[in-house]
Amino acid sequence: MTEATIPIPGPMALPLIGNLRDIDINNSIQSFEKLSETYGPIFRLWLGGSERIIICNYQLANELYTRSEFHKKVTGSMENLGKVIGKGILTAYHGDPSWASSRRTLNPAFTKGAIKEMFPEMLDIASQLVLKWARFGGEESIDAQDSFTRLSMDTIALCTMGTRFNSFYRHDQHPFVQSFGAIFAEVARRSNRPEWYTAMMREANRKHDENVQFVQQFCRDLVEERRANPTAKKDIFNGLVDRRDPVTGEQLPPDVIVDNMITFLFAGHDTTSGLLSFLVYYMIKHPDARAKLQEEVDRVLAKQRGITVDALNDLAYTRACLRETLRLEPPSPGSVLAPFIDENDHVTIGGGKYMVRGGQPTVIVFAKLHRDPETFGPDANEFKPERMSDDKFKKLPKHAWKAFGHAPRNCIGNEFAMQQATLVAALLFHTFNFELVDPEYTLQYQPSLHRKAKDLLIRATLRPHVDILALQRDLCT
Ligand code: HEM
Repeated sequence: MTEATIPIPGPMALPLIGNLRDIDINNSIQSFEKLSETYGPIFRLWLGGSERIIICNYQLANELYTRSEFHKKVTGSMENLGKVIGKGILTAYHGDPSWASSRRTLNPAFTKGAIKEMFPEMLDIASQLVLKWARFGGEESIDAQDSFTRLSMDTIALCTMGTRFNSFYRHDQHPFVQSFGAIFAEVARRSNRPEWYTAMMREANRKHDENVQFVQQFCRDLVEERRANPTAKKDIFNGLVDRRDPVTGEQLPPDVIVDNMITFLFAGHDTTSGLLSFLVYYMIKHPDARAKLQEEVDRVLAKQRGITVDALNDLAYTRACLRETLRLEPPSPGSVLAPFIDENDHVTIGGGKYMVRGGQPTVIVFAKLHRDPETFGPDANEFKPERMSDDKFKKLPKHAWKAFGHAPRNCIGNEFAMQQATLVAALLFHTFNFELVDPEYTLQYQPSLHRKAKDLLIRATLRPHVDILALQRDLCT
């Protein structure tokens, strides 16, 4: 430490286990949020064998996002993920030329124009959910997070893998989905415990390897099938299989294709399903906002004679509600950055107050960044979609809202997620009124690498203007 800096506060770390006892290993981000109440906007924790700095306000986050030494650091849960999907773009190390080539190759498949082409597939899966809930009737208790997970899994699988899991037609899960879920639950568990502890868990490790092999082989078979039966579809799967890097002229290698198929499912399904679950929750808790959203959706759908891809552009208030939900409940919980300088060197942050060593991970907690009263005002904790209108959203201070991450490692699926979420929100709020099964329920979170609602049980009642047979006809033609 140099003389000018001051120590970064934090709970005392114990030998071998560091700060393992200070956090819930199933929900570390929430633990970070709680610890910031004691230690303030910056504190340090020893986890998984290294010291991490946790950042919880706008001022410090903005500094890190702006400084040229700081880049995405793949460590902790991301590094463990990388052991499964290491050739996918999410877990690529900073400076990896394979990441740059993959992004150049894949970016065109994720533009707004390209995503519009996948509207029919998105509508197909969304209709399955809407019709299922319509047939249930208003008495059924629905686990919102579970339903939206089925929806987002099936949508991404159809658009990026060309396959159907048919999750709305089965009680259990497709074998791929079962293995997939088990892999990422194990990755989450491994992320905050020391490697020696994981190494001792032989049976869990054997099962994990078996699941990884199964999931990879499943994807390889799909690629072979698409290559044997090419289609002119403008979906992301064809982007993966066919597109060439505009600089090198090369197609993506087979293992890069497979790891990105798994990556898209991992990065896209819990995030989108989290967003939709949280949206429904906030709409139930805020009847004024819900009434405005329903008025907008009813008006636009009446004008466009149903749901079309162009109708989505006119849903400005719905978009604002989605952005405000992402502000308060960011499904992807944070950025991990580090100064890419010599490991024996250091930089200072916070006006020279705090020292960060070369390579030291700093975790920016979105849920705290997004609720900083300095940027969002004294009502930062309140749900107010008006502050996220198209106009106001553009004028937000730079780096104040990072729900889709930070360029160049920002979310490639941003347009995909927003188109899907807007479509689903429009269909749901046009068709149903929602209520909580337990009116006293307040948000709880599932143990997961992403932020997901726990025990969010809802009832969906058809709105008075909806006739179920007409709905069926409209959605199925
Ligand atoms: C509401 C939904 C979503 C949210 C909130 C979200 C959020 C994010 C965030 C914050 C990052 C940066 C992660 C980091 O810094 O390490 C990211 C990266 C990524 N996301 Fe998303 N995401 C969503 C949906 C999707 C979807 C639908 C897909 C794919 C179909 C997707 C694919 C990816 C990929 C591949 C990356 C890594 C990009 C790179 O490093 O080059 N995401 N996402």
